[in-house]
Amino acid sequence: MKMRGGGFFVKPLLEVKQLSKTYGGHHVVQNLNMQIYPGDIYGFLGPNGAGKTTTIRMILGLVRKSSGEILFAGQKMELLDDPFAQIGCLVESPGLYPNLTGRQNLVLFQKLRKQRDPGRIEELLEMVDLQAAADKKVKAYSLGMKQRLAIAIALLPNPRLLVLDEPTNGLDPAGIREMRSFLKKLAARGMTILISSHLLDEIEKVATRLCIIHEGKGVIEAPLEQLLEKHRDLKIVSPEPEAVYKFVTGWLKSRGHAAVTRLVDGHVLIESFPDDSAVLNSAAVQSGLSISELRVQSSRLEDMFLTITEGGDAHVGRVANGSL
Ligand SMILES: Nc1ncnc2c1ncn2[C@@H]1O[C@H](COP(=O)(O)OP(=O)(O)OP(=O)(O)O)[C@@H](O)[C@H]1O
Repeated sequence: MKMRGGGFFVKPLLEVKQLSKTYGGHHVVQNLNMQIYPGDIYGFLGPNGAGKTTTIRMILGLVRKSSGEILFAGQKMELLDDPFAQIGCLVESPGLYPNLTGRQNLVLFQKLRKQRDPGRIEELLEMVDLQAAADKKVKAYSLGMKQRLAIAIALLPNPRLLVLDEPTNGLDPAGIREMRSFLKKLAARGMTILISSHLLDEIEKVATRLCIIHEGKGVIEAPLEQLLEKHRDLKIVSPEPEAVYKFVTGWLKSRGHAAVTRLVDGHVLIESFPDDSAVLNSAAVQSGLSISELRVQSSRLEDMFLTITEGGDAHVGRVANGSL
């Protein structure tokens, strides 16, 4: 549970506890924990083969878990009456009818759910930005449009959670941008979204919370803002870098910080800067130092992820201990 602004506790909409999957003695997912809160765009990140699809399939009940628990709104997933009414998903390439239009596809899938609600279809077409193309045959759609139509179909029963497994795979940069803005729009309307990807960059731009999985194990699970905050370096450019370096080291120490400060290419870099850069700036200027630029850089999250995806196991251990 976590505290929200007003001081009340919010329970996760989806909670994965110590989830494991073994195939023939091989641990594909091991003791994984995830907490997805209402309104989150939850980024589930990991390199190819890390265990993302297996985890998602276990969440959806498409693959039997070896052990652990999956709770949806506090209830065991296996006890839910109609999981696909609560959780919309796009897990494989969508099974659309290419010779029907987008609207006709939606009508058909609505009928399969024994429903008839033309208003809902219009609402969904608008939500996924397909109004203008609604009467075009699906075979003329771009991959991104097909993905969005498949998402509209998944949203037909008005689920509380939308699960997307690598939805941008195969999309061109414009398609990726469209998908991103579409996900933000959905989240703004109150949808909770779980999205998997092997690209940090893609997730970093939309996610509110992040889980990184590597070789089946959860390496990190936290709000994105908290991770970025933790990995924010401060770069200080000055005509007198040695003097600034000396000042900064003393200033950090006097304020009780153990941050690492380095002189790199003629500027000063403070790793995981733990304080207020404006306060540091004014203290330096008051000490008679000249500062020409102070810039916060949050590239270490990317460094960390790249190290993980490139197989830097030592680094993974460091992340797991929360000491990044
Ligand atoms: N049915 C299965 N039988 C045996 N091994 C499997 C099975 N399904 C998946 N695996 C193995 O589990 C590991 C994780 O696969 P998974 O597809 O979950 O990873 P992923 O993170 O989704 O990667 P990708 O993005 O490449 O799909 C891989 O080593 C894969 O070979």
